[in-house]
Amino acid sequence: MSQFWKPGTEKPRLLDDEEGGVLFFAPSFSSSSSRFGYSSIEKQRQRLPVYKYRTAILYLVETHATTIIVGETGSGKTTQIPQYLKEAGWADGGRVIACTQPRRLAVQAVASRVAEEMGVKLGEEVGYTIRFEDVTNTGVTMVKFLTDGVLLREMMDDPLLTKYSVIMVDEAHERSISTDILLGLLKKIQRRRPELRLIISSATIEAKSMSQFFQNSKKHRGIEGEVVGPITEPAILSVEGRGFSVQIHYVEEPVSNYIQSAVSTVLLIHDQERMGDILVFLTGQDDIDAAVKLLSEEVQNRGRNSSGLIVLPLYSGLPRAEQDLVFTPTARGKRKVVISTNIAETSLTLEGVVYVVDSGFSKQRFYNPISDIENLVVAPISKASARQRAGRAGRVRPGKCYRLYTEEYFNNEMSAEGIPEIQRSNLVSCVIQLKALGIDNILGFDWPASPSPEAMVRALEVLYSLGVLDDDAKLTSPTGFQVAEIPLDPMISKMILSSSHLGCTEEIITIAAVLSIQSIWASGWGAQKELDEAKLRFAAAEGDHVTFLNVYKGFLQSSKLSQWCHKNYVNYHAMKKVIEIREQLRRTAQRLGIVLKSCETDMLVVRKAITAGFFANACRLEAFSHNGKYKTIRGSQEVHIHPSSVLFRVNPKWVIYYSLVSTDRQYMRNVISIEPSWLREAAPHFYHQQRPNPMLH
Ligand SMILES: Nc1ncnc2c1ncn2[C@@H]1O[C@H](COP(=O)(O)OP(=O)(O)OP(=O)(O)O)[C@@H](O)[C@H]1O
Repeated sequence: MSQFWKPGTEKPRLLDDEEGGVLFFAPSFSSSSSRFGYSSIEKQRQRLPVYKYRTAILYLVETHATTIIVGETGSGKTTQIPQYLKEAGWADGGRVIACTQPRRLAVQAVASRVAEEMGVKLGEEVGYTIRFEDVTNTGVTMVKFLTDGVLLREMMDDPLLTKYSVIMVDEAHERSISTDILLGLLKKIQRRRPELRLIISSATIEAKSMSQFFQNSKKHRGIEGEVVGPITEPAILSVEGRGFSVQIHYVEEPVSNYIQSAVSTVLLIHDQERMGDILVFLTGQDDIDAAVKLLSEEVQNRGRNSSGLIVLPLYSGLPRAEQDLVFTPTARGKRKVVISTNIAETSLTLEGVVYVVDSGFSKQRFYNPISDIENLVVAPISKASARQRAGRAGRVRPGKCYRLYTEEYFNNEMSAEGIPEIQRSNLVSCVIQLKALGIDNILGFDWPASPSPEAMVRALEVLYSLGVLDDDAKLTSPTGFQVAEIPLDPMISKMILSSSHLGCTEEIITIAAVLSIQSIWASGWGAQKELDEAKLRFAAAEGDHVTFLNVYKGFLQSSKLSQWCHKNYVNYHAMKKVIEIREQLRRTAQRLGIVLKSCETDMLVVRKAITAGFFANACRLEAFSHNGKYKTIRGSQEVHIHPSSVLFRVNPKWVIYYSLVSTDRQYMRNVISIEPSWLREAAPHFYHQQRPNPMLH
């Protein structure tokens, strides 16, 4: 049984819970840790479902090399298990307990929570490391939270991860590329380090297949061939119970516009439900900016009635300070509405959240190794994701989740789990990482889910052409090692390295920072004409990358004012993030000994540096094409310049794009014009020697 409502029309009728009845677990506390002292936190900890399993968990970890723990969202896996391990002595003698997360935001939030629960300063006994940020203290930190990507990077210096006694791979159901590589490597490390313990945890993981993956681990033998060390067969533990009930509501009819429906649902909740914050899941920056604007307008139109709403966006392209706002306690009489991408989907506890609105979509990467094209597309989420999203409510009090899809759709059409990222991505970054870790036989690597051999071969080809791999498919020196050292997409890393030779590093790191966020334009404001006019003020004939440099210059000249951004339809938050990322890239470049130089106004070298990294994305305008039809040089795929590009309708003959989006057509986003001769200069193997490309002549 379930609950139905039509967004924007009537009050949701309460029926029953989606997953077999309304679920309750000792819901007698709702105190906030910030308002109560240490003993209160201790009591909260003991009320979590996982507490009853403390002894069992410690026993299984002691006796088994791998323990798989499945437990409802909010049952206490992430915050409690590392503490139990520490209390049991797993961090004694200078050893460290690691807990990985797929997302940076979760790493920071969970580490601060655990530090608070343990009554210690963050960065001392409890710390965290994410890309570009290390808040740990060597020799002092006992419990460390980190992204799985960072743990992989640590393996470059310490291949057996010797300082860790236990590694907990949390939210393993997400199956990001880094998680999959990590699982494969940890399985290898286990054979060399019988004393290492692994915990694989999630609310929605398929425990049996994960167990099968770790089953193959060889038994450890003593000198006389006797079996020694822990049991190599993985243990599976199911933690029963959850924090508080979460009532699930479905729409009666499929919705046609999920942004509009999400906004109506928020207003409906605000009008009809008791106080409590709302967390809305949409897909990306554009959607979120549009929803924030729509909601703010509705609030204004309604006058006093909705004046208690505080609307906050949440996505990775927001600066840190803005992201942190979602964690601040909501003032009395106010209601916070956080509109987020799936960065808030796992591990996070936003204390005030009582209501979740789930659009049923997220942005996902899809790669076709035959055409060599990777798209970021808005696609339906899986049941596992839907459960994680619902699980952001019901953490400190009962909650409700409003799904903007029908129950029938959830039951019969939604896939149980998503496709692992490794099977739907371009593998260039993955291959270089494995190479840097000394894994030469990549095709023979023990993957939890095998990537396609075509995608592997494509990635090897690109890396070879980037000059990162040599004829024996080993990392070249110094280029290959330097590219592997920079924690970015290898194409961006190569662009930065080339800019050093071309004398335009300052400009290229600005471009790299802008490319790493979704958009610097205020495109969600619904004022397309004004935005287009504003763009013209910065537009460079060379293309979007040079236009970004003009915007960045303008922002600096305005003394980084938000009013300037507003006037010019530039997203102020995004620009602050660009400054943040740029600073990180500067530090990385300096660490690698790259001289930071500016080419001032010489944009030719800037375009050449971009070509050196992104030559694989070159396209040529079809002869006599009146509708701007391009063909990719590699796969002869038909593509068009995206209307958001300053080169839309300009249609230079030769271009390079940064990414593709697929709607009614394949659109190139962030495009720069180039000369074809630069392609042969930058990548002779790719375009010339290996297979002469008639399109280049
Ligand atoms: N910042 C916080 N403020 C208040 N309570 C918190 C906070 N973080 C965690 N909690 C409490 O601890 C509980 C357990 O959180 P934890 O993240 O350990 O659960 P989990 O089982 O790992 O959940 P998930 O699978 O969703 O990550 C939450 O349900 C909540 O009651």
